[in-house]
Amino acid sequence: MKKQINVVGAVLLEADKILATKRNDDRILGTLWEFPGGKIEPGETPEQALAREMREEFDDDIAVGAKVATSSHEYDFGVVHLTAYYAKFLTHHFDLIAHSKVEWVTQDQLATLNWADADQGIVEALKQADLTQVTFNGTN
Ligand SMILES: Nc1nc2c([nH]c(=O)n2[C@H]2C[C@H](O)[C@@H](COP(=O)(O)OP(=O)(O)OP(=O)(O)O)O2)c(=O)[nH]1
Repeated sequence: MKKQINVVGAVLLEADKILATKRNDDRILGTLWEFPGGKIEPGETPEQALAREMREEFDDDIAVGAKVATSSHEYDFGVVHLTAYYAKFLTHHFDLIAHSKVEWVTQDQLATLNWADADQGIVEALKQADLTQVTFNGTN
């Protein structure tokens, strides 16, 4: 059986826009757009993994909201199970440590980007989501 890889991704929201990121070219799937995040490490909850990854990738703290969806894809290197959560930045260092490019896009613009295959299911769910209903610990 192929390697099963559990990955979390952040759907970062700001002013009705969603953060799309492009991985550094030398990383796997480096030419494609993704949601920032990474592999869940043993003993971590998905939310903890997401907070750790955002510190590693942007040097920022986040608040994590509801789950958006889980979407899977079989690549040649393994099967990625990507679970995305809504999130928002609590700090704004926004250092691009792991990414070559970032863009804040509207829901309508999401489909114009060339996403990694595992992300298609997340993008589909987001196109139909009501972002005005997303809350973080009672605030928005
Ligand atoms: N972060 C992220 N990874 C994705 C997405 N879509 C997708 O197929 N992937 C794949 C690419 C990688 O094979 C895997 C995530 O691994 P990663 O390399 O980002 O994770 P990491 O930072 O924990 O890993 P590492 O480089 O330290 O090993 O999931 C996505 O939207 N976000």
